[in-house]
Amino acid sequence: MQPITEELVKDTIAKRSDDSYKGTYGKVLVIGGDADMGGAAILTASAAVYSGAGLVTVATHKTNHAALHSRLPEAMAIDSADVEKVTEQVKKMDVIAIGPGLGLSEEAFILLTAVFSTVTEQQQTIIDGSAISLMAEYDLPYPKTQAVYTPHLGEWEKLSGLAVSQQEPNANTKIQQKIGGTIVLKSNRTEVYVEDAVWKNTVGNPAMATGGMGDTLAGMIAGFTAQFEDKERAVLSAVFLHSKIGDELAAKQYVVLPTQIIEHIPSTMKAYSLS
Ligand SMILES: NC(=O)C1=CN([C@@H]2O[C@H](COP(=O)(O)OP(=O)(O)OC[C@H]3O[C@@H](n4cnc5c(N)ncnc54)[C@H](O)[C@@H]3O)[C@@H](O)[C@H]2O)[C@@H](O)CC1
Ligand SMILES: Nc1ncnc2c1ncn2[C@@H]1O[C@H](COP(=O)(O)OP(=O)(O)O)[C@@H](O)[C@H]1O
Ligand SMILES: [Mg+2]
Repeated sequence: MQPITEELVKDTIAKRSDDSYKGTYGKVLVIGGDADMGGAAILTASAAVYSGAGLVTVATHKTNHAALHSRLPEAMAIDSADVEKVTEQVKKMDVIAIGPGLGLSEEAFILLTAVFSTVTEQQQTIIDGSAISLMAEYDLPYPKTQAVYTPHLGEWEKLSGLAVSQQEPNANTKIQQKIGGTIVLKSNRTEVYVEDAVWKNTVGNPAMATGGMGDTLAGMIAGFTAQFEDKERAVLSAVFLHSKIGDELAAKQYVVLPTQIIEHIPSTMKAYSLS
């Protein structure tokens, strides 16, 4: 297992080219937020915008649209109940992040299956939260896409069939080889399983144990993979910086909120792009 280093992150966050524009930095679609958990989708979308994704659209329950627009005017919104419209949007995207606050309803399941049959090998699909729980519950086939799964230990138990006590690197690697893609196994020391390696996060702290912290990481991964060429390094850098910001805030705070992590993404990325 190799540590995710600051050097790797610095090499990943490149200086932006002068003649770039929003199209250079990728189009992201966040799909999530049912009538009760709109906040999750807002956090994911905010993290993607603050990470520098060029254009961010959110497919969420209608009831969340006003809150999304008032908190994050940079994002566009579509109604997640309109499955055809969502799949039309999916076709135009570089990155899809599905699952935060999506819930486990039949509507959510129908939307997830429609999205999974639309995404392609050219797209990055971040699969988080309820999307992982739905996959496990309905034994869904793995989507044909560049998948990044972001389970916490409880969601990994559902998806992998490994009880938390059985989740050690060899067993996890075997399941990664079966599923394919990247597995970001979140815990106090998150591990990232890719085809030929296992990476370990060396930063992060318990002040970050707050609801919405994983939704925020999913948005950072979406924003980073949308704009940085090397997708593996993009995922690793998002994992590292999410926790690094958490550590910097926790030096002076007992609890760190997801919205505070989001606020600090642009300045932290700047610092890593210069050094
Ligand atoms: N503001 C919001 O709208 C929020 C919405 N959320 C959404 O709520 C949905 C359900 O996610 P949950 O994670 O709450 O619920 P889940 O029911 O999917 O997972 C929680 C279960 O996993 C177990 N578990 C084992 N190890 C764990 C670990 N290291 N961390 C967390 N749980 C562990 C817990 O004991 C519990 O039984 C997701 O779609 C998520 O995105 C949450 O992110 C919280 C905030
Ligand atoms: N004790 C801890 N130390 C370090 N990081 C933590 C700790 N507790 C939680 N985190 C981080 O917070 C995030 C929690 O993700 P998740 O459980 O999916 O949250 P949510 O679904 O509520 O957004 C993960 O990135 C995890 O690594
Ligand atoms: Mg989560």
